[in-house]
Parts: sequence; C-alpha cells; structure tokens
Amino acid sequence: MINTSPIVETHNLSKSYGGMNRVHQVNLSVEKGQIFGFLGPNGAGKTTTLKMLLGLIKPSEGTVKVFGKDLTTHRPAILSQTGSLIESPSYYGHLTGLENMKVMQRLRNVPSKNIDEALKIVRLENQKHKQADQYSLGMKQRLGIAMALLAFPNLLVLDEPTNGLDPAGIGEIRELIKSLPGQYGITVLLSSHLLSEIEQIATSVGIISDGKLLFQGTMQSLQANNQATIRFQTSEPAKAEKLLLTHGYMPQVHGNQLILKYLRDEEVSKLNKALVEQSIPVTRIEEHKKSLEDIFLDLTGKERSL
Ligand SMILES: Nc1ncnc2c1ncn2[C@@H]1O[C@H](COP(=O)(O)OP(=O)(O)OP(=O)(O)O)[C@@H](O)[C@H]1O
Repeated sequence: MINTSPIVETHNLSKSYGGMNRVHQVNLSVEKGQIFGFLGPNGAGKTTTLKMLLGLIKPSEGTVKVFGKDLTTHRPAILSQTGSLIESPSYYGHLTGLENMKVMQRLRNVPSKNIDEALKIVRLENQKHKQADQYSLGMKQRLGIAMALLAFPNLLVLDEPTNGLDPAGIGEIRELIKSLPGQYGITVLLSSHLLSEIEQIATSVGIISDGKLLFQGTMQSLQANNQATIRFQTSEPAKAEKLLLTHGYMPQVHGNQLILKYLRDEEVSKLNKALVEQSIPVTRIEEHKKSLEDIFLDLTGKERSL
C-alpha cells in the first residue's frame, strides 16, 4: 500500500516557556518531495518548532507525526531516516572534514561510501583533508549539511542554513538544497527569516509570527490570496472621497491617492466618469498588486526592517 500521509504533520503543537506561549497550536503539514520554507521574523518560534519535530525538546501540548508515525513512540526509527542541522554545525575543530565525517558515519552506522557522496554534494571533496577549524564559515556550514546528509535521509531539517554566509555561499547552498528532492528523493524543511531566501528555494511556505502559523501553502497560493487594489490619483482627494462615498465605496485616502479594493473594469470606468463629471481631475488610475514582501509584512504585522 502506498503511504500518502504527509512527511511531517503536527497537531496543535505548542511550547510555552515561563507561562508564555512561544509556539501556539501549530498545525504544519509537509508533503513528500517538497522544499518547505518555514518563514518568520526573529524570535517567531521557528527553532523551537523544529526542535520539537526532532524530539530535542518536549512540546507543552500537541502531537508530532513524521513519516506517518508518532514521534513519541517511534523516535529512533524516525531519527534514523532524518538528517538535521539546527543552529550552528557541531564538529571537532582539530579533526579534518573527512575525519569528522568518519566519526559521524560510525555513529550513524551507515556505509562509508556515503561519506564521499555527501562531501561531493556539498563540494567539499577537495578540502576534506583540511582541519575543520580552518574552514571558512560557508565551508563549516557545508560540512554541517554533509553530516546531516550522511545517511541519505528521507527528511532533512535545516535551521537558517544560509545565515551568516556571503552571497556566493548563499547561492551555493541554495542550489545544493534545490537539487535534493529531485536527485535523492529527500524532502526538505528549512527555516529562514528572509522572504527572499524562501522565495528562491521553497516550493511551499509556512509563515509563523509570535508562535502562530499564519499561512501555509504554495508560494503561488500566497500571492493569489491577495487581490490587487485600485488607486485613483487626484488633486482633489477630499472631494473625490466624498463622491466615492456617495457611490457606496469606502476608499482609503493616502495623500492624493484613493485606494479601493479590487474593482471590475466597468466599476473603474463608472467611478472615473463620475469624478470627471464633477470636475474632479483624475490624474492616474493604477492597479496595485502586493509584492510578496508586502503580503509577508502585512501578515506578520512587522515593519520593513526585516
Ligand atoms: N529555552 C528557552 N527558554 C525560554 N525562552 C525560550 C527558550 N527558547 C526559546 N525561547 C523564546 O521563544 C521564542 C521563540 O524563539 P525561537 O528561537 O524559536 O525563534 P526563531 O523564530 O527561531 O528566531 P530566530 O530566527 O531569532 O532564531 C523567543 O522569544 C525566545 O526567546
């Protein structure tokens, strides 16, 4: 029988610290083959959630299923098929990249040929004899991902994998992650506080803010859920607002612009005619579709400083 249950599924997953809900009733669903981007501002609860998915901390409430099995009763079996990199990579600085991989290979009891393959994926094969504490930040991060990949898991969980890297390093890790579902059948769940990162890597997204999951779905559906607005620009905004109100519309006035919910062509034409007939000059009519960034900021209620 084909197992069609999600790779990761949480039900009302919650965690409180000192009486404060830091993760609140989160229902996540990550499907096979997805690169699922877990997106949220700093402190939103991403790391806490990922740690609960791996059994590193105990939920205050709710359940976690991975590969269709309950985490509390099947933890060893689940973890043997899961790779993860949470917070910074852990390695022995005095050992080489290769030696670190060998330690991990014995710990995880996987074939030694996996070492070369994993090092190749993260493009460290030419640096494997170098001591790990002489690696650059990007190389350390890639070593951490190679270790997480060592068992060629069905699920890879990465917490902010591109944090602190330069643009070239970010690009490399992005390409590497993108290749994993297609080439190795690995489902990826990764977190980031950067929309641009998630936009470029992920096929699906979950948006978390203040511990609450505000949206979950494909990137396209995130955009599609948000209808465009229509903006009339005029040198007489007060008069124009009055007139639109008499026609039953409730514009928001920003300077010389009147912003209305999405209107059909006939409505735009009708309102334009009404304004012009009252000698209210219409200097511009624009349709404005929110950018993903606007949608994200609106959802999370955060300022543009992210
Ligand atoms: N062990 C803990 N004890 C008390 N509070 C904690 C603990 N771990 C996390 N928190 C709090 O829970 C909230 C969520 O933290 P978390 O690390 O999950 O956020 P995050 O989304 O991963 O943010 P960042 O991107 O900054 O790591 C924060 O307010 C944090 O201070």
